[in-house]
Amino acid sequence: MAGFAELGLSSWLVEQCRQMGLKQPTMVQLGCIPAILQGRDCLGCAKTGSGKTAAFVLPILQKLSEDPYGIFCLVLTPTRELAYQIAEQFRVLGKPLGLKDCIIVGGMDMVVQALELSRKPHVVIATPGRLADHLRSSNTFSLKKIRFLVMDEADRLLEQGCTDFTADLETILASVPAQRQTLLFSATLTDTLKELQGLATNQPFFWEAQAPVRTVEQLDQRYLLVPEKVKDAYLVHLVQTFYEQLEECSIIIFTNTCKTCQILCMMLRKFNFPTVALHSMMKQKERFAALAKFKSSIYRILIATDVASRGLDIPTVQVVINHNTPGLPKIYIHRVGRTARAGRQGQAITLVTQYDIHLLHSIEEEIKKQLDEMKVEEAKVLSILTQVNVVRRECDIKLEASHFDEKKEINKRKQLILEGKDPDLEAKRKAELAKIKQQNRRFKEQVGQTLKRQKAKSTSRGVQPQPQVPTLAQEQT
Ligand SMILES: Nc1ncnc2c1ncn2[C@@H]1O[C@H](COP(=O)(O)OP(=O)(O)OP(=O)(O)O)[C@@H](O)[C@H]1O
Repeated sequence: MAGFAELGLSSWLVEQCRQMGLKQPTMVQLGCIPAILQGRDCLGCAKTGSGKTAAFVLPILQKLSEDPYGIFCLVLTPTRELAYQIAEQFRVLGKPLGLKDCIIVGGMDMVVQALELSRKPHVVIATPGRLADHLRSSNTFSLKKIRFLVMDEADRLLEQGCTDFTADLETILASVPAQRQTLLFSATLTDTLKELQGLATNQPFFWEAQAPVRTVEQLDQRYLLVPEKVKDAYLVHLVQTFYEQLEECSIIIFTNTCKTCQILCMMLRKFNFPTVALHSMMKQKERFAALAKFKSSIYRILIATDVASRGLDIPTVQVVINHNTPGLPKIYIHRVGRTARAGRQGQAITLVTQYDIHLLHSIEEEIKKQLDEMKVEEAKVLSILTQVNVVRRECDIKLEASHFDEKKEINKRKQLILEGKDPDLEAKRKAELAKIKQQNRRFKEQVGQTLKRQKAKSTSRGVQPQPQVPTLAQEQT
């Protein structure tokens, strides 16, 4: 198998890889580095933990060393923590170059960031919202000469999830030159491939790992059927079991809302598990502090929302527990990908209630693998059930008393005002958008049902179906 030198990387970079413990290139690095060095755009789709970051950092550093200037490269990524992680890889691998990088993320001082940007760093690593704010409000820096635009977790940047980056991306794309190399990476690129192809037009090179299953082989994936009402007792039981069994290991628990995340963190602490929370309602400093404590294994349990589901690379994580079954298979893929990284072993357990069976099926269909059922000793769960319920109720009351929900609203309004937006107008706009989305959803459902009915009719008559699709105009009237 080719080594890093055979991929066309300079000897100083090969040495950097060696010092970092990267002995052989991974498949995605083998596939993408030569094409990027040739000057081509690249769309790289490979499993979680397969080394996609170094697949773009290494060739960019090589090109930067040949023609060093600032700002040479812009990396966009959906979360703040991920921006710091990517910057770290640039820093370590680019040390001999005296690389200057700059991290532009929300929740940090804008003036300090503006100053750093004006000093022309070689690489800017940013979340779209804050970078777009800088572009709109300041003329002390320019992205007009960048050679590389990287979008890490590119599908997340383009999809319209709870954080919609569309407007910010428009601002950013209008500020970068058309003549550039565009590199797009994710473990789940294919969902937004069409949109992505519109961004990468310079002899684009699409590299996808060929594998029958979309999650990594070393990952032991199970589901645990639990009645909704006693879910928390099962969670405490699982944490207890893993915490005792695996002395050196860390556990990430994913939940669906900031509030549940906060409550479960309080609850696990009451049971004396060293737990930290990570969600978007925490102040940025608290978020960094929580992650630092978890990374250094001071706290071995992290309970997080999907703000931590993508990209985070923490080698000690051996277990991922999904407290809720993810509504989208790709969220599942990223969540469970926080363990079993870089060839290591890992376990993922998803709690599935009576209401989530269909979600489990769509996950299995998407990853092309059936999850094994996990069995636990029911008697042990029963023995802690009352205690868990009492503690949970206490935590609910405590959080209610701290006005958590109101704080959420106030924070949202503050953030919008800081962004120069009118919170009331924004609320109106959101409501209209939700209405349109709902109409579109209903329309799609109608189409699906019509097609199904026609298919059923025609198969019973033995003829080909002729789709009669209702028009959008019909639906909207
Ligand atoms: N060639 C290599 N040999 C050994 N380890 C490597 C190699 N390349 C990268 N790694 C390590 O593998 C781990 C995962 O890499 P990385 O974070 O880039 O994964 P990823 O593919 O971006 O995952 P995700 O989709 O979850 O973001 C890191 O700790 C990294 O240092």
